[in-house]
Amino acid sequence: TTTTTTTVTATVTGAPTATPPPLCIPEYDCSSNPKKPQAFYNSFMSCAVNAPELTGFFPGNYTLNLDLDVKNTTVYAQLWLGQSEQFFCKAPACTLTTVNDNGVIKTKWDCPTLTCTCIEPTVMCGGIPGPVITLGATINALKGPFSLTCPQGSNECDFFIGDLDGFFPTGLKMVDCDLGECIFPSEIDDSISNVDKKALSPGIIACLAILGLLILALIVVCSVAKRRQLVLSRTPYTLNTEAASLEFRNVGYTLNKDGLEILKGISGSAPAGAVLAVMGPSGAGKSTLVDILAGKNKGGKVSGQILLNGKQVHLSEIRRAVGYVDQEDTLPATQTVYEAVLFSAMMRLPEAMPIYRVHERVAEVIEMLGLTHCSNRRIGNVTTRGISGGEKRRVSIALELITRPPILILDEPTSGLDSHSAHMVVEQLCKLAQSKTTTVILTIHQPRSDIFAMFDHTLVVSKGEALYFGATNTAAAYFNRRGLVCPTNYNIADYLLDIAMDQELVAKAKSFTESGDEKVARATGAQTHANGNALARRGVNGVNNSEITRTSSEASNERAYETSVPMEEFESNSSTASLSESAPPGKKKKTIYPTSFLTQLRTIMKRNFQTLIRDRSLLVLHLAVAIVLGVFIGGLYFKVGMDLAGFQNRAGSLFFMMALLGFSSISALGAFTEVRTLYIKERSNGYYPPMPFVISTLLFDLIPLRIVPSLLMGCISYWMIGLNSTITTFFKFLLILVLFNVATAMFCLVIAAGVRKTGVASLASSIAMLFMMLFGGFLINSKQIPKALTWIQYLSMFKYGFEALAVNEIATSKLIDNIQGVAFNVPGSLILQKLFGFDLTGYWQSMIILVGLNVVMIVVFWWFVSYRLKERK
Ligand SMILES: Nc1ncnc2c1ncn2[C@@H]1O[C@H](COP(=O)(O)OP(=O)(O)OP(=O)(O)O)[C@@H](O)[C@H]1O
Repeated sequence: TTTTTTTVTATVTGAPTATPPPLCIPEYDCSSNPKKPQAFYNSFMSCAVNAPELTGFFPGNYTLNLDLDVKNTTVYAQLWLGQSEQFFCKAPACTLTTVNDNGVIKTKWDCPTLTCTCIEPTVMCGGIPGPVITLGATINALKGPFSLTCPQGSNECDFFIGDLDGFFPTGLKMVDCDLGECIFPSEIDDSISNVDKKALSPGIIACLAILGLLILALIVVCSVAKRRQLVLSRTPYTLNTEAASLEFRNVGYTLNKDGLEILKGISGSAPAGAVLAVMGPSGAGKSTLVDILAGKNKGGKVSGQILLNGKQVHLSEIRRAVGYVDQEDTLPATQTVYEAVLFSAMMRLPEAMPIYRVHERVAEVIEMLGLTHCSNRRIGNVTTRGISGGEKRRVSIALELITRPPILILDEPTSGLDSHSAHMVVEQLCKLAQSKTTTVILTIHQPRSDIFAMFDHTLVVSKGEALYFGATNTAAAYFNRRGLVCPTNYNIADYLLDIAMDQELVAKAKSFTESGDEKVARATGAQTHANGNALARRGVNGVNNSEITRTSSEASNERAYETSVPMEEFESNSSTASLSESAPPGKKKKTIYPTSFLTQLRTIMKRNFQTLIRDRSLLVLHLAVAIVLGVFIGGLYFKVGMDLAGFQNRAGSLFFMMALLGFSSISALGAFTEVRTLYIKERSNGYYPPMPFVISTLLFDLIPLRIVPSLLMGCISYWMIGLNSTITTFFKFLLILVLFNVATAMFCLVIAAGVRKTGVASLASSIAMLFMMLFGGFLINSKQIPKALTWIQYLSMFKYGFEALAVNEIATSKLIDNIQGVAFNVPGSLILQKLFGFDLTGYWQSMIILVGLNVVMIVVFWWFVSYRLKERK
């Protein structure tokens, strides 16, 4: 603006107050900024005129007063001789320039025209006392041009009138100039803020550039993802048709914290297409063993070897080959059984599989596990009753069965099931194994004898040690030989458990030395038993022996089975290879997901949307609270004025809105904690990587629960309170409200992802929120905070939110009040600076910081979800 170019050169000492008469009205403050003399609106100048040509004719002291009107680019002048004004002039349409005259910077006013009026009767205009000459006609006839040149750093200027160049060829010298401008301090602030508002600072330009780059990156990522989806959807696929064998040698597990040995060198194997049951009393170490076999992350020290199809491979390969059903059911409460299984299918079946085939497979698995009757029922949880515990167990199995993994490991698949359902589930698992597509390893507590008879192999674990590993049908004979005879009509499975629980019997069994013939008998018995079981199962299925086609892989699996070594030999074959992730055998395989990123994102978003709609309490509460409180705040602060109380209410209403939104963000903690366990389980089972989960979680938390409610509250209360009615101010207000609410929600999400304990997380976020509020600029003046604590305010999202809202609302308004006869006319900008300690440029600065904080917190949230939220058993 023109104001910046009016840097004048004279020392700023305020407007003249002696002769000639003062130009300042006393209650006005005069601008005096010696560092940067600047005319804002009207600058007044008073100089002595050094013109010997004039004093020769009209002796006396000349004073030239100039009014430099920056806004209208007009110069007004008065020439005084002693105490008497001689004439006055007006020079409109001037141009203001700064010139460099041999290194001296000069401010120059050039005015093309000039009109002057001589005041009669005066000395110069033919008045008293009788002059030698009169200049009245000449002065009245002046046309211009007119120019005024003031070098910087000097209190002298040159004054030149075109028509008088005959009289004063070098112009008139103005000396001892005083310069000042009489304005309200508020006008200075407004003027400054106007200048800053219009300028696009480098910071803003950089942010806009970053935003542009982000959008560009997003477009690139989306198109790459779309391409990948297309490629995957056209890739020919085959579902697994071959079971894999799993052999484990000397598996040990020791807790880190107290060195407790949970597993003591357990060995065994599950040949391809066989069913291995791990049995033992509670606390024997069954779950620990199957966790290790499934390649799960364990907190303690794992030792031993696992061979997949006879080969030592990296744990990541084992994880890929294994489908794992945990002991605890972690299921999406709001989904129906069908939807939950479909979710697993959509995530884990090949992208290229036609959707109708996916649905067929889902229906097939649901039927296989006897879930058809409840397939459209919601799963539920402790607060909302859904399907029964047994049904949940079967849904958990269905989620893994859907992919037909080469190896299926199940931890207590029959717990919570009645004997009929348990029989049915085990029978289905045996059928699966028999079809040679899946090897089944399961832990089981106390199977019924008919269920026990269906297992090919049994591993009995007692206090972390293998008591028996071999064919199921030779178990009774094995213990018979050790003098542990199963009573007649007694369930052998129960008897095995009785032995495993009684340490005397365990010692007795261990003291017996097995002969070489017996070892072979146990191994070969295992083979015949396997065949026998298969036959029994075929009888169940009604499938003819001849119908089973033996593939070459099956034959080789069987060979592997024949050469499987008995327990003692396994133990002597001890290996030093560690099963820990730090020194894994084989090469780590990158996790390859069968579906593309876009399909994963779409599937998770669909489930999140259904959850949001079905479990509406949180959504409804947020929206209702936003509307009700919006009306409440609007009513409480209805139509605030511009007086002192009005200003207090303005600031108060803004801060209260922020406090409400900030504290309502704590709900993000609970909401995320609920989905966290499900995410950890699904990620561990290879459903999807962290990124689609992060995106979907953020979208479904931030948009409906943070952005929409803050917009609602803002729209309602803004107009009711009667805040600044310009439309840009309103949208800027909404923008900050949304950014602030997103930032506080992100803060809570980061805490929820980083702190595992819900109690600690909610305490930490509440206290942090309170502190951020305290340092938000409303409860304590930011310039008055003790020095040692000033840094805290920069961590406060409340500070940035409130500063931006306050600057947006108050900077351009004026406090007008009258207290006991004392008139107040204080600009908002001054209140912001003095009352809150805020910068006038605070809006964009705070907005950019809020955007930056949000970006940082999103990255931290993603990092926590990717690297901290991992299954650790
Ligand atoms: N991280 C751990 N911290 C403390 N103890 C542990 C840990 N992991 C396993 N244990 C202990 O190891 C033993 C074996 O646990 P595990 O869960 O494997 O038993 P289990 O045979 O599966 O029992 P159940 O049939 O009751 O599930 C238990 O005594 C258990 O308390």
